[in-house]
Amino acid sequence: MGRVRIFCRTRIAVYRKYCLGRGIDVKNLSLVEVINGIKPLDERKVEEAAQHLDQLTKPPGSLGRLEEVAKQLAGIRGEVKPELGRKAVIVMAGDHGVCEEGVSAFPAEVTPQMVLNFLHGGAAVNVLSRHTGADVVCVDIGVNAELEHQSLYSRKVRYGTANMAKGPAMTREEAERAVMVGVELVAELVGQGYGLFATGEMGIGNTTASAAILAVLGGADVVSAAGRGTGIDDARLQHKQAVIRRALEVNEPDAADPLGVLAKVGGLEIAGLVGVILGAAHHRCPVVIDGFISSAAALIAARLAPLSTAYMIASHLSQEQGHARLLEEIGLVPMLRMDMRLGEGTGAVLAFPLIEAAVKLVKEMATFADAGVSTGTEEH
Ligand SMILES: O=C(O)c1ccc[n+]([C@@H]2O[C@H](COP(=O)([O-])O)[C@@H](O)[C@H]2O)c1
Ligand SMILES: Cc1cc2nc[nH]c2cc1C
Repeated sequence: MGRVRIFCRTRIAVYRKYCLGRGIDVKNLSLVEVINGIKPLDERKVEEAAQHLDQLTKPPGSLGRLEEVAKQLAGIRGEVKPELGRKAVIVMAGDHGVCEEGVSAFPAEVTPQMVLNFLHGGAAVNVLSRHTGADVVCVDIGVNAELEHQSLYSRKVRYGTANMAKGPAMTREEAERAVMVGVELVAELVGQGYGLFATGEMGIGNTTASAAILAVLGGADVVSAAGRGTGIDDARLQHKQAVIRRALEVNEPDAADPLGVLAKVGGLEIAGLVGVILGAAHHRCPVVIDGFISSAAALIAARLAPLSTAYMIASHLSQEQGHARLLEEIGLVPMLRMDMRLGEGTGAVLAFPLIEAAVKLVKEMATFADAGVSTGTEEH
């Protein structure tokens, strides 16, 4: 955790006293350091990038969202023409105790089976990552099975969550530990030259947890928050809604306490992604958000650290019901509409080439002056 420890000792001591005075668990301190280390975008560089874009040989604003992304990246990296570095999709895998309620179209065993598929390069996210030049970083943060592989990042916090319809999915301490797994992984990858991150996940049952998060933090009713996930029918969807209602009654999550919500009705892979997002923002790196589950993690990150939203790029609009509402809640607009609902980070890696294209345009386009093209502001 040395790398994220950015506060001087006196400031930590002052904060520790503040926490003790209010009965706040000081174990949170390192997460608090990460959160407090997230700074706003460099607005001067955003403005400089806007001015540069207006000098390029095109009508002002005509590259649309690509221009918005270029300005955002300038503000994130503090450079109008940034080098983004290596690209990684971090696929957090975890199991969900709530699967015993029958909320998914697939059995929980699919989670470890798909992890092996990721490690052997055969999943959709592997194909799309090869296609877009990204590396797949597969993390066992909470799979309910013994997994070993030389390419697997073994960071198991526990063997799956508990059934949230009967009690909390995990303890607050476990949730925080899982968040820190994501934070520390990003720090490690930044040290290896990675600078553009995508969120990915695998976890049978995790649309149930994500819908519960949306219901609590977004105030959405359960019927509009819960979708069909891997493809459940109408009867199972109604049952899933009832299970989510029960989980909310049993746990009484408090919207003012995002970490508590994560512990009570979240998931280990969702927590890991909260850490990936906060870690990326802390290191001033853009983080591309995938679908419904990744966006539930992004909403928690946004509530823990409002400044982190400036580092997020929403890749696509998932078909999962509730995704549009989740993105609205964070204030993000997705780049792509592909009718996808797979997860794994598949939509996010598809957005990588667009993000890189935005930087390339800023770096390589000729200005009106260079190319001798009329700006349209001269006398005709
Ligand atoms: O990312 C999405 O928008 C998305 C939407 C629906 C399903 N998924 C994936 O499907 C799994 C969860 O679905 P379920 O029905 O088991 O809750 C999990 O592994 C996710 O990666 C992902
Ligand atoms: C096969 C399969 C692959 C997945 N990838 C992400 N979620 C998934 C769910 C299933 C069922």
